[in-house]
Amino acid sequence: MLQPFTRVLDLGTGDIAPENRLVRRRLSDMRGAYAEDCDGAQVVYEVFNIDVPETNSELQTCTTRLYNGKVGDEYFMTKGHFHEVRDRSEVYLTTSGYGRLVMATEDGRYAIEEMRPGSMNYIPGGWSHRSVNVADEPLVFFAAYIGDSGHDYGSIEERGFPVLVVEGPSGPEVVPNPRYQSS
Ligand SMILES: O=P(O)(O)OC[C@H]1O[C@](O)(CO)[C@@H](O)[C@@H]1O
Ligand SMILES: [Fe+2]
Repeated sequence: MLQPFTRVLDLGTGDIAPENRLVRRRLSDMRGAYAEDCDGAQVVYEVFNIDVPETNSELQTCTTRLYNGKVGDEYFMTKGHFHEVRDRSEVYLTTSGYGRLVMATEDGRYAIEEMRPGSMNYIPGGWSHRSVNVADEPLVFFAAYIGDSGHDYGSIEERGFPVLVVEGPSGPEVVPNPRYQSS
């Protein structure tokens, strides 16, 4: 049994104190995610994880700081994944910034939800998820998901998402992804 504990989240930056595990993804880690080639050391996003055992009796929690920027007309976004255990759900609470949460099922249905300070997005089991920063400031959100969920990135790397969020003449637009491979 774990000992109860408390961490303190900076709602503006996403930093968690005292300690946490950091995952940092750079443009060079995002190759293939965008229609245009991307490379280089620029940081796209950082995930601060609170480590607990990866079992179905614990909740994994983390914050994500997704920087603002674009590759071509596509906004900075997370890689996106299904949970390895497909029926595992997740919740997001946005604490700063503005974005879109893109979700999709394996049979090609998709849903887009808004992310803004205070929004709580529920990601049901079976839906892949990717966050997109549509503003000119970092998007910061807290996430909680079932401990044994795991991350399946391969399906998204192979097939993509059915839709993309791109910058249009009057702001963010959702467009079909020409590279999406339906099953
Ligand atoms: O795992 P990805 O797709 O790189 O993106 C990180 C996302 O995954 C999670 O860590 C857990 O699902 C989210 O909190 C975070 O936004
Ligand atoms: Fe997830």
